[in-house]
Amino acid sequence: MIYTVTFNPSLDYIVQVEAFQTGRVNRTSSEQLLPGGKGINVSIVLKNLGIETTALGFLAGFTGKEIEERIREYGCRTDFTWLLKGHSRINLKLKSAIESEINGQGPDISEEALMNLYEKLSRLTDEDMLVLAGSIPASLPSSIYQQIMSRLTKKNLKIIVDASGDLLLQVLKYHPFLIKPNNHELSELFDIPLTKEEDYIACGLKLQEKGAKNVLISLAGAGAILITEQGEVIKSKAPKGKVVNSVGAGDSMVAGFITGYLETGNYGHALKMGIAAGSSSAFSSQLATKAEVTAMLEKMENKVV
Ligand SMILES: Nc1ncnc2c1ncn2[C@@H]1O[C@H](COP(=O)(O)OP(=O)(O)O)[C@@H](O)[C@H]1O
Ligand SMILES: O=P(O)(O)OC[C@H]1O[C@](O)(COP(=O)(O)O)[C@@H](O)[C@@H]1O
Repeated sequence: MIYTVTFNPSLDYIVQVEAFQTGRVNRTSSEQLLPGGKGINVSIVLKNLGIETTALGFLAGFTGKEIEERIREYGCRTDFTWLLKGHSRINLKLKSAIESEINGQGPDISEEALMNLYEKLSRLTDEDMLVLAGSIPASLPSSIYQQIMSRLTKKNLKIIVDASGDLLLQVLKYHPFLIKPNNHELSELFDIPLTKEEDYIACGLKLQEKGAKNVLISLAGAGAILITEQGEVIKSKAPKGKVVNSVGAGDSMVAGFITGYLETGNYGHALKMGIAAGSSSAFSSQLATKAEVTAMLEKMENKVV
């Protein structure tokens, strides 16, 4: 079974404003409310691609209820820990000439709730896969993913971490199976502006030296670079298309990569599936469906994109 953990789920409120102006009353031309948070998106896309997961993490309040109901509508299994205070966040995604996001901090997670998650994770076995994805509420230390991984070191399960900053750096010594920084996160990690392919690869290799097995660097419309545990560097361009909503493209890429890897064990195929799922989500108002990913993969293989 694949387990995803989302410490900070959200309701994503995605609004389109034709010509957004700061300091003015702006009106939307469309609005959408979707369940969000990185692990949750990974669970939804995996379900769309035919793979069962259990979504773990923390939910609170009326927004938490709405998030869980909406995830279940996708057919995903959930086993969230409920917080007694506060409410899950609402993240604002503003689409105008450019896309801007305002992501909330999220509710406080009590010690008791954390223990409840640890207890669920202690039941994982070597055959399971764990996805730790997204930010954590401000009240928790950035060592939290590291703490989870240190508790699981004796087990041989594959762990995927999609996080930024210290949260990511601290887990590397526990040898995550896959990390997926995007180009901006990579620049932030090394505190230098990165623009060239060779610089991305050099930084990816440094993360691998620190312990990550596979490093997948996503470059939005420019595709992605995978550095495999065998030291192979595989690049893939992204297909061209009209971006409708790129929120969740990275999470879709992680889900596509897992699917491709589980299907064949081949990293080249996993990367292609990751790109196909990421780009399908970017070109659609919803997260990628199986039909969209299959069609995208076919186009990529026939080089018609
Ligand atoms: N503008 C785009 N055009 C085509 N594909 C895209 C675009 N934006 C994202 N994608 C696809 O989604 C993947 C992940 O996107 P990216 O924006 O890098 O991740 P994140 O959402 O984590 O920042 C890319 O590698 C690509 O396959
Ligand atoms: O936990 P964070 O880093 O605040 O990110 C949460 C946001 O990221 C998303 O999971 C989308 O992530 P990606 O665009 O990176 O795939 C949204 O659904 C959510 O609002």
